[in-house]
Amino acid sequence: MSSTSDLDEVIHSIKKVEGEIRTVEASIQAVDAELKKDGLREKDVDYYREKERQLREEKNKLREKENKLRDEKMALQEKEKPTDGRPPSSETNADLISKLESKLDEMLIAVKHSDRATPQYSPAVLGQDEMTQLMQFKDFQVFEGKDDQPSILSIDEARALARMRTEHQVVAFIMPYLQDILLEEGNNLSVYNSEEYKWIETSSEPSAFNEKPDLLISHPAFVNRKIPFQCDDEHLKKLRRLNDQYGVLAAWELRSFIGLTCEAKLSISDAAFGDVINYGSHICFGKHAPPMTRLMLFDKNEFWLVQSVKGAVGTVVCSKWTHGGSRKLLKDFIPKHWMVKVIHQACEKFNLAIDCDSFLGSGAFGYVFRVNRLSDGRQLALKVTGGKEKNICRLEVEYTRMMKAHRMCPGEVMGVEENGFADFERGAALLMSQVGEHFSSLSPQSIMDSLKNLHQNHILHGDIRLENVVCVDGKPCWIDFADTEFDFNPRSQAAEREQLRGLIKEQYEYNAN
Ligand SMILES: Nc1ncnc2c1ncn2[C@@H]1O[C@H](COP(=O)(O)OP(=O)(O)OP(=O)(O)O)[C@@H](O)[C@H]1O
Repeated sequence: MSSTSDLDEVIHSIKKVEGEIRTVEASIQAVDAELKKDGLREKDVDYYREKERQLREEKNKLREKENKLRDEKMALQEKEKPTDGRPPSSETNADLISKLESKLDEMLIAVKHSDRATPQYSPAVLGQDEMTQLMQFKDFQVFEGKDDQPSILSIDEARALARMRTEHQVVAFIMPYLQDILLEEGNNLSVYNSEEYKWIETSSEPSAFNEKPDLLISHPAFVNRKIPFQCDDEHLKKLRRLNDQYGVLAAWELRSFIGLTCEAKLSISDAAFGDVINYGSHICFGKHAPPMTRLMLFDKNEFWLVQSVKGAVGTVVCSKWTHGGSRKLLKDFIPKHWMVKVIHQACEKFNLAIDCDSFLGSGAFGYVFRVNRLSDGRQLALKVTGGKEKNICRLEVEYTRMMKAHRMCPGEVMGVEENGFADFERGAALLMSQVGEHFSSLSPQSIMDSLKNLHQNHILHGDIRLENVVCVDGKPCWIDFADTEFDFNPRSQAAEREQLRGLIKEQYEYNAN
């Protein structure tokens, strides 16, 4: 390929990006116009604001991409000039183009995953800087120990830990002690080994940053199970127990409910601290991010309890494994999320069991899990909400509307179990009768026909999105009835059908009738 055609390519890419920027600008204007309309519901205002924020973020990313392309264009134009006797650059045009393409790919991924953080510095620099700050502001606390209280490890156990030769061995050694503390706490959390599995999401792929925390402490509902990774180390094989669990966070949107994210080292270093800081800043970044998360860094001698607030380190408390009171110190540090409590109470109330690999999906206010009813062994879907009073009220409204809609049109509407709603101190739960599969298993026309059936039965769904249809026994079944109406203007149905037609066209490139 000649460098002129390389230049043409770059110019073409610039034009394409300019077009994309114009499209995003038009979308921003459209969202602004929606926001100015009267009578918007609070939910709609929140939705449009978030949409506008995302679009502006996307526009900034595209501008960056445009600037990079312009730099490339200048570089190519420079190359075309006579070399006045100097040797030409050793980079071929193909090299340049492939570099450019991979840069573009990276940027596109960054745009697509704009709710992921990209760390700016190497973990060692980050760790060292943060440590200086912590020392200056006295936010690094050394736990003195309380002789009359239990420690995590006895002196003999600590000696055994000191004999570990690899990080894998340190992790395997410490797992049962942590699990024991969690059992004592009785909050259904477990410890999962995630040493060999990536679950921290970053903005660049592949990332130069550690994305595999060694341990995840979590409720099983938020975890997808993994099989134990292969190992040739005979000592490690002996340290492993049959009931050790391996797993990763089931979905990035569940990161608000992580118990602890843990990193193990043979000996704690600046770089190790930097890794932990990076985990915290990723977890606390973007949409669905919690403002705060808790992490643990440990080695053969001690453990650090790190509180990360909005991605920056708040405080660090450091303790020896053998210090009296270390057990309580760690136990008290594990957060008590409303979601864990509500799932636990819902399972007790409805006689349910919930294990790993059960997360089905989430929306603006609910999280849905596959559960097993112990009395009859049936699989059901449990939707859980909480945090705010208005979420609890919304779920109760959904329960009554879903029941009514199901009575009117059982073939198209997800069923709800009798007395299948319960509210608790910090949240509420709704028990649905079936677990559906993703809508992609359905034919697009069947989804359209199913909406028409709802309409013929005098139901206006109120939130038409493909994510609100699941596949049950090969047929469409609608969920999420919080905005459903039974008394409405007939034109609203036509509008819903039109909306669904548009979504089907976008998703399947199919004209539904
Ligand atoms: N019975 C079910 N079977 C299988 N998956 C389900 C079921 N109910 C819900 N889901 C999954 O959970 C996701 C969230 O559920 P739902 O739409 O009810 O939540 P929401 O918070 O009300 O969403 P919205 O943002 O529309 O208000 C769905 O998109 C779907 O993937």
